[in-house]
Amino acid sequence: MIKDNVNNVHVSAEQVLITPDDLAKELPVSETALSAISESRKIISDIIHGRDHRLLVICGPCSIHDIDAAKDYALRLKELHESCKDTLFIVMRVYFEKPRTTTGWKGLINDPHLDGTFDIETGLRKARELLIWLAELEIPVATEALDPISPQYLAELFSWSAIGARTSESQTHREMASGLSMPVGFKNGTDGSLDIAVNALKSAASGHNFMGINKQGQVAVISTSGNPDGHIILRGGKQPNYDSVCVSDCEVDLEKAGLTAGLMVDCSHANSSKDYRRQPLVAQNVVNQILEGNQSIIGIMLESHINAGNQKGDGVPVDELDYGVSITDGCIDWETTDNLITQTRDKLITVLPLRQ
Ligand SMILES: C[C@H](OP(=O)(O)O)C(=O)O
Ligand SMILES: [Mn+2]
Repeated sequence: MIKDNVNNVHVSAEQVLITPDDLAKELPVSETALSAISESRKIISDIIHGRDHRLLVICGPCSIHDIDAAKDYALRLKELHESCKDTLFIVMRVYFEKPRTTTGWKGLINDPHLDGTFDIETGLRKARELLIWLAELEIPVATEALDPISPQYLAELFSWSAIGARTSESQTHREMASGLSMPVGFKNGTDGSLDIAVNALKSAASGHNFMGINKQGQVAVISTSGNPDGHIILRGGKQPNYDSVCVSDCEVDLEKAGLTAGLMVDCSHANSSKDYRRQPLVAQNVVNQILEGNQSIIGIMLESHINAGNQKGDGVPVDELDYGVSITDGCIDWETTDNLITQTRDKLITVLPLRQ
C-alpha cells in the first residue's frame, strides 16, 4: 500500500479479500435452493403490487451474532412460515451489517469474533455458510443492504432487502438498490421524513451507472435497469408513524408521486419507541387498520429472537453472552412472536382474500 504525505494519509492498512467468484466456488448453493429463492422473490413482488393478498411478515433478530442461535431460530420460524402460509408470507431477518448512529459493533461480517479484530473474510465466509444453510432449509431471508460491496458475495441468497433509515437518502444506496435482484423496502428517515423514502423509491426505480465491483473483484462501471419492486417502510421518526393518520398521509404522498406499491410498517425501532415490548401493540394496531378496510398495508416487520430484550455485546467474550438474546436492538421472544403471528394469521385469514 502506498502511504505518503498525499496518499492514504488516514489509512493504516489494507488487506486484499477473496473475490466473490472464489467465495461462491468455495461455498456453492444448490439449484433447488436458488429456485426457491427466485420463487419467494416473485411472491414478495406480487404482495407488494397487490397481486397476492397475503401479508408480508419480515421477522427475526435485529442482528445475527451467533450462528447456532440463528439456525435454532430459523427452524422455529420455518414451522410458522409453513403453518401460516395461507395468509402470511414470513421471511426471516438475517441482518449481518448494522448501521451505527456513531460507533459500535457493525455486524457479523465486519467483526465476526466480536472482539475488534475485524476478520472480514471470515465474516463473509460465516455469513455465506449460514445463508446457504437457510436456503437449503427453504426459509426466505431478508437483510439490510448497507455495504455496497458485500452484495456481490451474498445477494443471490436474499429474497428481500431493506435500505435503512440512515441510508435511504444516500445516492450510493439508491444506485445499489436499483440493481439489486430482489424487492427492496426503503425506511423513512430517522426524523420521520417520508420524502426521503419516496425520493429513494423513485430513484431506485430508474437505471443508474456507477462505479462498483464485479464478481471477479474488479472495479467496474455497473449499469442498472432500475428496480420495479421498491416499497416504503414506515419505521417511526421523532414520534411513531404507524397510526392510521400517518398511514393515510403516506398513501397520499405515494399517490402524488405516482407510486402504486403497498407499504410496510416496521413495528420496532421508532414505532415501538425503542421498547421491544410495545411491538405487539403496534402490530395489533396495524392489523386492526387492515380489518377496518385499509388496502395499502402489505407488510409488517418484527424484531424477534429466541429470548427477549437485548444485551451489551461490545467487548464481551462470546462465551459470556446470554443465548438467543440480541446484542443490538431489543427483540420480542419466541413465545411472544409465535402467539402474535398466529393471532395475526387467524384475524386476517378471512379478510385478506377480499382485498381488491
Ligand atoms: C437498523 C435497521 O433499522 P432502521 O434504524 O434503519 O429503521 C434495522 O435493524 O432494521
Ligand atoms: Mn434493529
